[in-house]
Amino acid sequence: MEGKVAVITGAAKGLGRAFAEILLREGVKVCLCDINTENGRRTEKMLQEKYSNDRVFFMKCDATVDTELESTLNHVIERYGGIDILCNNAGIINEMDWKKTVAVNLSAVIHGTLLGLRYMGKAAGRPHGVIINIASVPGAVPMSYGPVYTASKQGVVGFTHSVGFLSPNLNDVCVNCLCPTFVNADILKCDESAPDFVCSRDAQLVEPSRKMFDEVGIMGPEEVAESFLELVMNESLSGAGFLITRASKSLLRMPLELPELFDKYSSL
Ligand SMILES: NC(=O)C1=CN([C@@H]2O[C@H](COP(=O)(O)OP(=O)(O)OC[C@H]3O[C@@H](n4cnc5c(N)ncnc54)[C@H](O)[C@@H]3O)[C@@H](O)[C@H]2O)C=CC1
Ligand SMILES: CCCCC/C=C\C=C\C(=O)C/C=C\C/C=C\CCCC(=O)O
Repeated sequence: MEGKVAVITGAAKGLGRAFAEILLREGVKVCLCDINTENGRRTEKMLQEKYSNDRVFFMKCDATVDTELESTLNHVIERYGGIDILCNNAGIINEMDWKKTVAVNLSAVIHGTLLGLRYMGKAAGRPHGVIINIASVPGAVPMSYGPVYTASKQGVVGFTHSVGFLSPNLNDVCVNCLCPTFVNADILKCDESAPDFVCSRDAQLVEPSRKMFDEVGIMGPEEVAESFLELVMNESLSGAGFLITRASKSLLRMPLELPELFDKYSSL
């Protein structure tokens, strides 16, 4: 991993910051992208003090703005010579502004992946590349208090499974996704005063789910980061999704209800 270059969207805090930190620990150079400059600069300072100024930097980037994402990747290539790891992590839960939720959680992930396939691996004259898209458990099961969030994450899982089948042969880039259960991050607050963290306000739907926190448990971002690192280092898997719970990590096969069909056609 020493000397590799990574770009992580939504890296100013939460899971994205934990992914950045574990890669830095392994000797990777990291570009932290986020829409939030204040948090981004704070995280940049903290990580530069720990790992050195030239191995990590922040770039303000709204992942939903096509030109910003593309110019960010170009900037990283100019600065570090290429990109080896791309994590499309930025995500929100906002059931009211559903178009924004789809834009951040799904469209930006699709665009990021397509750019990654162009700027990484064979297409860019680079060695093997890795793209990790961050989905969630609702990528595989319905989440009643967040139908739009669920749709966006199922889109990420379906897109990743599809694009990841061919990408290793075509581009020498593996594309996989992670589906963690609850992680201790601001997104869980569902705080009405923070417009981007709004889930369904229907108490009948939300309250039972709060009880689920106790049953399912809430992981620390650094626990998920360990699984993230494993997947980054795995050069044989592509088009896969990993379900990550506190107790275990398992491969998520799609389409869930048609495993035989999946086996028959997955090599096409
Ligand atoms: N926290 C949880 O329980 C779980 C979170 N996830 C997913 O993990 C990913 C990271 O979320 P968390 O760290 O939990 O949330 P978080 O709210 O702590 O961090 C999300 C980051 O994304 C940034 N962001 C939002 N919109 C952006 C945009 N348009 N462009 C660039 N950056 C943007 C925010 O400024 C923030 O820094 C999301 O995709 C989320 O859906 C998945 C499973 C569970
Ligand atoms: C009660 C308020 C919940 C707020 C949740 C906010 C964000 C959640 C983000 C996630 O990505 C959720 C991650 C895992 C969900 C785990 C299980 C879902 C089961 C669906 C259900 O029965 O509701």
